[in-house]
Amino acid sequence: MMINGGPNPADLPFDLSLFQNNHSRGLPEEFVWPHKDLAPPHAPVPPLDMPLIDLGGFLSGDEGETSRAIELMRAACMTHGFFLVTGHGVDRSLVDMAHDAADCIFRMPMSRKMGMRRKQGSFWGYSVAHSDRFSSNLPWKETFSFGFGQSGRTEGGNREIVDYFTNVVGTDVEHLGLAYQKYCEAMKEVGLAIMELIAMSLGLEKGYYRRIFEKGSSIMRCNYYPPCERQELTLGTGPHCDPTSLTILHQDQVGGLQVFVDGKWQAVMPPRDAFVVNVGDTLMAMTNGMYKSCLHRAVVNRVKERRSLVFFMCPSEDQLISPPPHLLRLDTDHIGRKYPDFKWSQLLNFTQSHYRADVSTLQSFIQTLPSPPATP
Ligand SMILES: C=C1C[C@]23C[C@H]1CC[C@H]2[C@]1(C)CCC[C@@](C)(C(=O)O)[C@H]1[C@@H]3C(=O)O
Ligand SMILES: O=C(O)CCC(=O)C(=O)O
Ligand SMILES: [Fe+2]
Repeated sequence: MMINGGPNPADLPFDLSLFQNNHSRGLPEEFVWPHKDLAPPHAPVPPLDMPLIDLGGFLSGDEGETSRAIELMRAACMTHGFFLVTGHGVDRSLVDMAHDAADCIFRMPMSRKMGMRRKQGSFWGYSVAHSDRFSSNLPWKETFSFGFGQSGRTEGGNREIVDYFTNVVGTDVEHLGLAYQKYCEAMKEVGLAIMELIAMSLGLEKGYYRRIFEKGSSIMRCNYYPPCERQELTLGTGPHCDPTSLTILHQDQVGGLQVFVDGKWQAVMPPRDAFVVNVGDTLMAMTNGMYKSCLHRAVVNRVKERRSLVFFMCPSEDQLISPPPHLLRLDTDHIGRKYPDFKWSQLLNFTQSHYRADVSTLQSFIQTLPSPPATP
């Protein structure tokens, strides 16, 4: 259920640490998810068959390696939209710095975190369990989110994240802002390289998607999942498809990300230096449904805390989401349009205003769009 008009009645956040290891308190009912969404307690969760794609060959101009990467990407995107990338050129130290920066944020006293909480209608800021937005099926997590590329410019020298940190979190954490400024610049580079491979894998000109996402404005989110004694009753992130375009995720070594493929939940194992990449609803619409945005969720651990860093690559808000004509034609056969045109801002606002992202966000959103005029 969604809360209209502001924070929960007591205006007090849930302090997850008070519940995580305390049998006597039990799990607050707001965090108990319906049976259908939970992991069947004894069912094995097999690892998802997803390719490990080395971007190194493509980035250094090796044609054979590039063709191989394209093939693997195409196969993964047509089945479930999840793959792993290595050889991306992002330093391990930068990834560690971004995880450490998230630790600094989440370890701050609750009073300080509440001072930077996400305001109604905004995407940016800190949230505990989204309890200001929803009153049931609360996710067992804390999140901290901010934007990247709001002005359409992200080249070196841009300080939008640094400024956000110093203005909203405090002048003492400029270094954390700098870490994320660098991390997001690196994620954008990786994302644009993947967009080139995706375009080529669809037989489009290499720069087709790159041009769209170069001027995009993305969302960075840090997730902290505390341990939960009653982990079998709750979820860290509920089942959803990302409404965004391309997600580049780095998780620690605990594991918990799962994807629903072939009628069962399957685990995404966390290799140390790989990023997990997945197609979101918007890219699915931009490929006329050829590339799949797939249901996934994050389960929590009974004893270990877990962290993930998620870069949601998005186009600019006014970008019209429409597939290239090339994808509507296979030789002489015409393929029907799977989705009507929409602007990214419309879908983004839909997820934030009167809706909670769930198993069929894109379909539910499309039903809110006016039907196109009938063709004579
Ligand atoms: C546009 C977005 C909405 C969410 C953050 C980004 C991309 C994924 C969405 C989300 C993670 C899907 C699951 C539910 C959600 C509420 C969450 O658990 O965080 C979603 C995000 C959100 O609305 O904050
Ligand atoms: O933390 C994770 O592994 C998954 C998070 C996720 O799916 C999301 O934030 O969209
Ligand atoms: Fe997701």
